[in-house]
Amino acid sequence: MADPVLQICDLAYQWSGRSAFSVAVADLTIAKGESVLLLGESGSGKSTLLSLICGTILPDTGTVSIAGTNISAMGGGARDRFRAEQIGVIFQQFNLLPFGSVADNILLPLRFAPKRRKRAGDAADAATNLCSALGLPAGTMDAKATALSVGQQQRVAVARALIGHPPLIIADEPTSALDADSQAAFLDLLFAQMASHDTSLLMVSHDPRLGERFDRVIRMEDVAQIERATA
Ligand SMILES: Nc1ncnc2c1ncn2[C@@H]1O[C@H](COP(=O)(O)OP(=O)(O)OP(=O)(O)O)[C@@H](O)[C@H]1O
Repeated sequence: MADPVLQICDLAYQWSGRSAFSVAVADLTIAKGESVLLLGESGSGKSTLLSLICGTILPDTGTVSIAGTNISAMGGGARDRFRAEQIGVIFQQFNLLPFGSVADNILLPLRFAPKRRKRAGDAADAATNLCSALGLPAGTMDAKATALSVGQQQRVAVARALIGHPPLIIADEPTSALDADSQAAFLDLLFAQMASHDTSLLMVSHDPRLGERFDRVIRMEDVAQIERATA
């Protein structure tokens, strides 16, 4: 069998500080092409887990492997480059560059990821094609990203995550600001784009109703042990 896109083994991590929070995940695997919804209450450590998967924070013990490579053993610079190559991230607040154009924002991850840039082919064409597939009006490429509506900014964030076909998309509550119809439309667009490249998705949400759209639903309390120690 091909390497899973994500494999977590015996992970433990603790935030330090006044209200120390720790999370432990014995085993979590996501297969190539699989879509997984991660549900959990506010404060249950979902964003912490996503940061560990992206390698923006490192586990105290255990390993996180992306496409067969243990990122926990990499140095910071190598880990940043590996993340840019392998993972497309959609943040809750989109995190678009405020002064950048739509094109600048979509092309951003390719700047740090030569293999991903190669996979994208002609990068400007790829960005334009993604915009049109995601329903952004022609001519928005030169607009300032933050001048767009929230729904349009969300599409820009999706295009930025998808460009160059990273094998794993990580999305942290990308639909929390949307009504039910817009949520469904958003997922339609995302899944349609992912299907053509066997892309895997790990998406965090509070909303169990989204579960039917995913191959698998996991709950934070089933995959992770968490502890809070207030000093
Ligand atoms: N940067 C940080 N520094 C110190 N502690 C942190 C930090 N980020 C998170 N924590 C701790 O981790 C706990 C879990 O936070 P986290 O954001 O991972 O939960 P969540 O499930 O994503 O919550 P929400 O659904 O509200 O976004 C927090 O209550 C806090 O104690």
